[in-house]
Amino acid sequence: MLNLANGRTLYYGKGDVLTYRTYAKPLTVNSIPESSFRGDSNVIFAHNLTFSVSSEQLLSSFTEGDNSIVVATDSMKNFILRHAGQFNGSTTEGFLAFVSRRFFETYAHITAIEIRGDRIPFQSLQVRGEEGFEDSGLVYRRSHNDHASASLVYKRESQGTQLVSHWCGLTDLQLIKVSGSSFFGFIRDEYTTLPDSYDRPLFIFLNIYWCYTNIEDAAEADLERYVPAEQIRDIAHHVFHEYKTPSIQYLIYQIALLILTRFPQLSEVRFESNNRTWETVVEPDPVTHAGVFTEPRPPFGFQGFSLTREDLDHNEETAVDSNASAGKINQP
Ligand SMILES: O=c1[nH]c(=O)c2[nH]c(=O)[nH]c2[nH]1
Repeated sequence: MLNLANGRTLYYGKGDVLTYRTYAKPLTVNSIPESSFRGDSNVIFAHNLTFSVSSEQLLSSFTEGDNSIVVATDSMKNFILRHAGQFNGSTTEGFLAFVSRRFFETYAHITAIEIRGDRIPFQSLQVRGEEGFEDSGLVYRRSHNDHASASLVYKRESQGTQLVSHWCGLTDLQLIKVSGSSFFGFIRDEYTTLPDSYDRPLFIFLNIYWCYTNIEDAAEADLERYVPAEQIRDIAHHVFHEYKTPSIQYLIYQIALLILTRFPQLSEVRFESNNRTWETVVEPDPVTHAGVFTEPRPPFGFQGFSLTREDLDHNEETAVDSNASAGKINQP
């Protein structure tokens, strides 16, 4: 949300600007041990953008109906779409930065911009080729799974425009671990009806957000230091796989530790999680493990947690590797 210098909220803009750019520059990233993700062809570089602007000078458009310096939100939409064609980079963050920079250059009275982009994922499909199956390169499948996102806030200052805040994210990740999660030992009193569970089918919804220490790394793609959402996703499922977790709280802490360990360029990681543990209908058979489950009923529990690099530095002894050798409460 954009504010003026006196703290007054004043902004306007356009949401749901669907931008389907084809054949953007391919992305190549460094590898990490938990992920096979090495980049993206960016044949489809698609985003849903929300763009808003602010300026002291726009006050009269609210108080007097003076539209003389109002850029119509319809024009903002056109601006974003046209500039998508000129973008030479390969990341969501870079695209948001490019559009913002061009908008400031074009409209001198705009003093602040907030821009958010949600990547719309399209998955490559395989077709029969001369030497077996190969990526079609032409036909893609729209995915409604988790997706990358980013948000940048710029302010025009005397020395030029500055990126003043940012976050990058992976939203709507939904993971199920069919066995190897427990929840017991919590307060048991006259309000408690939940039985102890020593092996529950843990289904979680997760949003993960991260920030870079050097704010410029978030926007101006130095790809050596770029953190792709796909690698964050892969770290999350690796930790989930490896650890026998006593709670979602503990699980997201372990994911946070590994993310900050793998990516020293990040200053903070933040989680929002939601508990969707499947309801057991037929207990798993001790021999075949076959069980039957259904959707849980509302209301649903949730957790929020952030970990900064400072927290990590103050807490070296809990770092992931030492934790692993300490026997991961989890190891199956
Ligand atoms: O991982 C969990 N954490 C909780 O705090 C909680 N509370 C609850 O009822 N189930 C769970 N699961």
